[in-house]
Formats: sequence, C-alpha cells, structure tokens
Amino acid sequence: MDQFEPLLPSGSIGAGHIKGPPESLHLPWLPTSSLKQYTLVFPVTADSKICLGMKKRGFGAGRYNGFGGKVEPGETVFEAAKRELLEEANIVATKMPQCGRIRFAFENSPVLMDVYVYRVEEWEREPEETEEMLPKWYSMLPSDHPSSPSLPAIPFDNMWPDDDLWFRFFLAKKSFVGRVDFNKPAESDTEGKMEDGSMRKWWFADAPVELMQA
Ligand SMILES: Nc1nc2c([nH]c(=O)n2[C@H]2C[C@H](O)[C@@H](COP(=O)(O)OP(=O)(O)OP(=O)(O)O)O2)c(=O)[nH]1
Repeated sequence: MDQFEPLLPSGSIGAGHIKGPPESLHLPWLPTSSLKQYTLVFPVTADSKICLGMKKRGFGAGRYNGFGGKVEPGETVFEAAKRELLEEANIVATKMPQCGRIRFAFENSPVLMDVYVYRVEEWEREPEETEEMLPKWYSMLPSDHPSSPSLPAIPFDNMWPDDDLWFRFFLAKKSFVGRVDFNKPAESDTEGKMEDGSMRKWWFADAPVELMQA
C-alpha cells in the first residue's frame, strides 16, 4: 500500500491483497533513486486464449512474457505499448485497455521500473515471430473447464516468478497494482543476471484502473 499511496486515493485499494513472504513484512522496500516507465502488453481473445512471447534476447531472455519495453522520450505510455507490440509481435492494437501497474526494484539497481500493463482485446494482423519474441498461444482457463481452448496452460514455470501472483487478477479481469523487490542473484550464479535474483518482498491488490494512470 505504501508504494501506491501517492498514486491512489485512500480507500481505492480492493480487498484482494497479496503480500509476502512472511519474513519480509517488516523489511523496508529497496531504496531507488529514479523511476523508469515500461509497458507490458498481453493479447487476449474472447474465447479465452492469450498470446505470450518467448523473449529471445536481452532482459528476461528465455522466459515467456507479454510484449513491451521502455517508454522512449516524446511518446506516451500508450504509444510505447502500441509500438512495442508492433515491433515485437508484428500486430497493430486497435483496442487496448490498461489493466495494471506494477513496480519492480532490484537490489543493486537504483532504478524503480514502473510497468504499465495492458490487455489487447482487438488488433490487426496475427502475431508473428520477430527478432525479439517468439509468440505462442495458451489457454486462460483450467484444462478441465468445459470452454477451455485446446491449448497448453499458461507456462508459469517458464515466466517471471511473480507472474502467477498477479495473473489471478488479470485472468479475473480485475485491474491491479503491485510491487516486487528482487534480491541480487546468488553468488553461485556465475552469469549474475539481475533478473535471476529471488523475490524478496511483494505486494499486490486490485484497484480501479482510472486511478492508477497518474
Ligand atoms: N511479466 C513480467 N514482466 C516483467 C517483469 N519484470 C520486467 O521488467 N518485466 C517486463 C517489463 C518490460 O515489458 C520488459 C523489460 O523491458 P525490456 O528490457 O525488454 O525493454 P526494451 O525492449 O525497451 O529493451 P531493449 O529493446 O533496450 O532490449 O520486461 C516481471 O516480473 N514480470
């Protein structure tokens, strides 16, 4: 809550709080000295399919994720989300409501990543492989659900570790805010990639999207 107090009027946070782990609750959030805007975009269909991309290079490579990246100078967050979707999946969003906002901090990094999450409900063309992403379709419903498309389940084991915490809001069509702090990677991790650190502390809740756009 403390992270979003400046963004959300009091009383606007919903009942669906998730926080942890228990031993982190007394820890302060990691200190950061700058905020950088990012986008994260998930194409979804009315018949419960979701398109994820295997990131082929750079930050988060080897994981399935939505499409997105940094907001460049001179563009709005929405324009950046549209541009990244076109660059990474080769589709043009025509209906793309925002559905979340998540902040990520990493031990040893001064930057607080401020990630705006969108669901793309209508678009032109079909997702295609690009230099950055390999798109693949998944079912948003449990496999035993009568309306589940015959597609694999969302591959949480091969995604960022926090995703299965906040996807419950996304899949329930509830907008959400949250924050995750990551520890630095273990010394034994010879590559020492920032994104391989374990989750140190997190907080998520549902909140109205109109109030999180500041
Ligand atoms: N699902 C999920 N996405 C995350 C997490 N952390 C995190 O940074 N992301 C997303 C936000 C952005 O969409 C993406 C990071 O942006 P990026 O480094 O690919 O940005 P970019 O494409 O502009 O970078 P580049 O062209 O310079 O390589 O990863 C997370 O924990 N879960």
